[in-house]
Amino acid sequence: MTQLVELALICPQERVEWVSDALMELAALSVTVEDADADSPHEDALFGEPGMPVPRAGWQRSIVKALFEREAEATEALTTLMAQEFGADLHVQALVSVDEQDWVRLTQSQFAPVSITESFWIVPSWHEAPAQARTIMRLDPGLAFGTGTHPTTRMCLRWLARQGQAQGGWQGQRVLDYGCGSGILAIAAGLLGATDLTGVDIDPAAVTATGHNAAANSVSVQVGQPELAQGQFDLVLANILATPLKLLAPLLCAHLKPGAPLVLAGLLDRQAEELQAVYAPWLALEIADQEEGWTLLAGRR
Ligand SMILES: C[S@@+](CC[C@H](N)C(=O)[O-])C[C@H]1O[C@@H](n2cnc3c(N)ncnc32)[C@H](O)[C@@H]1O
Repeated sequence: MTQLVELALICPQERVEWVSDALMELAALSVTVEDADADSPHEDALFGEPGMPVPRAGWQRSIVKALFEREAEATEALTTLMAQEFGADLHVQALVSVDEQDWVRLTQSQFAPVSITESFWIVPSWHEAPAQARTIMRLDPGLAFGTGTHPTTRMCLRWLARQGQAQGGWQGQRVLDYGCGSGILAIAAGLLGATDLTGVDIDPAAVTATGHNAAANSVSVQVGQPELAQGQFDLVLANILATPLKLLAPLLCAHLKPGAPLVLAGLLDRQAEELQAVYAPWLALEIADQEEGWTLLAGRR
């Protein structure tokens, strides 16, 4: 097996981005950043809200690990970094030979099939579908939010599957996925029977991803910027964040046919009451599901 050289530096938060960029400039093949206090009482968990970046680029103390092809490159990079004015803030944790790994396989192994209901599964393309899966969405992690692993997405998918079962499927229904990300909700509605699907997002990367993912599942989704959504729908799903959901209230409600359900996610449990009040002029939103601090609201126009 090929050997590479790993340089591991303990680095304060304010230097992480600079040091990572510099290592890449100094011939590193890859750079990863980990919490230097992981698995200790000082572990510093960093979480971003869905669709938002994490609040900062590094932990209080990070380990920046760089892989080099040759030891000479690693030592040269180290010498260059130590010669900087902040060199004294960096501490070498290791400079060691490591076996080259199959990074693609390693990354892929971190994404397993996700069960939405007993029979509805999200399955990465490199995995076999589980035997009990009857409805299967093929989806690989990409640049856009929505792989089925986040509670907000999972709750929307569960709602779609359960509601579909209760009403005998989504056949003939016109569905709008507002803030579509990877397109996961629109595609799910399609796999569960709906044929008239629209997905909109302000992020061009999400629009591209939705197109790819829909095609990979042989589902036809009209996808584009928010202006693409025209007229009224039998179902509107929006998994965004509490603040945009508040601003979008008149627009989302105007897209509902009389009696059509609106499903909102991306809000924390403590934000549910405020959202219910904002939407009250149009419809009564009820708590439909809750998971890991996130609430799903649903109501009919
Ligand atoms: C949390 S992700 C949800 C993705 C996917 N629908 C899901 O359930 O996993 C929110 C998405 O909404 C998009 N978004 C944020 N604000 C928006 C707005 N005002 N109009 C349309 N899309 C928006 C973001 O770009 C992002 O792709």
